[in-house]
Amino acid sequence: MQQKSPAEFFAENKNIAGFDNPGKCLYTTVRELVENSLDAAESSGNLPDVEVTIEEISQKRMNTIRGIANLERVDETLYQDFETEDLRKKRMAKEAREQEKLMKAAQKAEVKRAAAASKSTKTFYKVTVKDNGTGMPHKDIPNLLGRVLSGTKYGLQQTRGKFGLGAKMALIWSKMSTGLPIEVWSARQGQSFISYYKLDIDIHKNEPNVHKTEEKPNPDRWHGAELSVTILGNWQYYRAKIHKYLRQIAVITPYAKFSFAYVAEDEKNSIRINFTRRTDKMPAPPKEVKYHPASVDLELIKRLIAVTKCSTLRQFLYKDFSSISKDYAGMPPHQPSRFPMPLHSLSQQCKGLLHQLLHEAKFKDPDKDHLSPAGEYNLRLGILKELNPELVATHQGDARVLEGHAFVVEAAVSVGGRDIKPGINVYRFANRIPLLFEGGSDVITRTALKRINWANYKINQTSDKVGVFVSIVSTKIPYKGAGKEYIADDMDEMVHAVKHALQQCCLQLKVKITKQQAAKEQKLRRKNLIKYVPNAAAAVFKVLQTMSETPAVGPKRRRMETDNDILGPVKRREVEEGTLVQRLTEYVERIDTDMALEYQMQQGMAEGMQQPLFLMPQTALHSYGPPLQGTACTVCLLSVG
Ligand SMILES: Nc1ncnc2c1ncn2[C@@H]1O[C@H](COP(=O)(O)OP(=O)(O)OP(=O)(O)O)[C@@H](O)[C@H]1O
Repeated sequence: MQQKSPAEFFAENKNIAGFDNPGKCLYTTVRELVENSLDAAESSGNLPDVEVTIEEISQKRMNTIRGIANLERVDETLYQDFETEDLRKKRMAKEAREQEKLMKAAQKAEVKRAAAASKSTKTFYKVTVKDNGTGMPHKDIPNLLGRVLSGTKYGLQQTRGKFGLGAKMALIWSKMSTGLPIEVWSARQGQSFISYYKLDIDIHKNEPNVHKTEEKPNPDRWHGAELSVTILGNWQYYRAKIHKYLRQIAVITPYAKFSFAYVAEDEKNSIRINFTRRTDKMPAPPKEVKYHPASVDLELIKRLIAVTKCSTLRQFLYKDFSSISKDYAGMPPHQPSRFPMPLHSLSQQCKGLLHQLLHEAKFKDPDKDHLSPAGEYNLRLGILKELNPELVATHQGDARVLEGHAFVVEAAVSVGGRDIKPGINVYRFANRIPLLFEGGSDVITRTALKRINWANYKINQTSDKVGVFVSIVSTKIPYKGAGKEYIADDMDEMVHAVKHALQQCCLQLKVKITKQQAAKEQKLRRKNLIKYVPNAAAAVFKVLQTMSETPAVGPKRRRMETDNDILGPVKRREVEEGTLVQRLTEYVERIDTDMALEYQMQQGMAEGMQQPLFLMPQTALHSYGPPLQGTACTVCLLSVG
């Protein structure tokens, strides 16, 4: 018989945690470290300030770092990347043929060439993420970062991290691909020193292996953490994903500041991007809660009974669970004699019965006060900041419950904007983490593409640039897999919540789009009318002129001359063709202004129409005139009585 440690299991099945191939490993490492930084900063109430650096390290430099001699190849044919003269010629010819195509898709071509180049030489990356969060206690650092399935986020609380795995997976991958240890600098708030650790993980024993530790001076009282790990990666293939991830995390956390730097060996390939902070308004932090009866399984009940300080079943039920009142906890279930005192002497059968009862009895739903959604304000701000759309609508749904865990769905739908393709563009977030993979199986994507009839809301799902943003927060996100990549589409409650939130956004948009279309049509009508004014004026004037020059015959014509009195001025040349053009234009514009005003009034006075209006006289003495003139109205203060 053999036994495996958790570290060994995850090292062998690293794809479970999102570490599929070198490129994805680079992406997931950045993601795990950034999410730890955000959790740490938010939990201490600091507006997050996160610096991400990816430094490219060539195979040659890596060999020097690892102290491996850079060997000269004596026989090239023994190497995988060896190319015979024939093969080289064929490749060159093919590349020439593709050159034209490549020119068109410049970016793709660069990726292809770079990928081809990187086939022969591996590229390594030093990923460093620094934050201004809580830091970690000096003595806990080895266990937190060097022991798989250890962490501080196992409680029942909404956090980005959950499994106690992410940072360790980065360390396992660095151990597997480069053999280099992780370096950590960390300081708690007010700590006089900075903890420094260089450590790796003993995969077989699932234990930290500390190479070096030090307490360095901290004169500036810096607090936070900086983690640096060197891994094999593939920037060319995954740079777009990393950029997309950072952009989306900036959307959902507009109160955070992200600085990103890619330091290439060749300086001209280096990149620096800053995602600035747009608001100081951080959502209230999530709170830890007690278990809801519907969320516990038999094993959890046994564990809770083993650690509870309560001595009776009644106390245990109302103190250690949410949604069970003192009175309710005292109600006799089936036969009270089956639940003897004290609590710790409950038999296995009684525990089984208790489990059954907790799932069968009616309890009120958990509330949502402990959750921390991004908030419609932050969501809207993030979208405006990153996409600058023409229209955006947001909605936050009521709390719903899934297997005893409350969850809240927030959604936003935008139309138009920069850097967004025509069609439905789905942006998914879970506990404020962007989800970029497995979109096809995800509840959000499937709902947006299959369950919303966009045409009902005057949105064209193929030609309009539609942004669909859905953010789900919960104490337990039903991810599929430890890689936290998607939420399955098989839970009705979740499907309904997502659909409802999107529909609410669409309804808001429909009103805006209808008004926008009406305004557009009106503008077009005015344009057309103005276009025909000269011709119409010329034609009418010609008729009037002819009429004015011929003698008045018949009662109708005589009435015209007396009632309208138009032919006289035409005859006396007081009214010319130009006069008609001017009057007709004025008329079209006046009608247009009247309609525009009506439109603005319906819109609730758009910004351009607003004028400050003071109803308090500015002096101590009341004065009642002159009237205040606005574009849309005149206000006059009157003395009454
Ligand atoms: N930047 C940081 N600042 C403070 N503490 C940190 C930081 N990074 C990691 N930690 C601590 O290390 C623990 C382990 O982190 P790790 O990424 O392995 O797992 P996790 O974040 O708890 O869960 P998950 O695997 O779901 O991401 C965290 O629970 C946290 O306590």
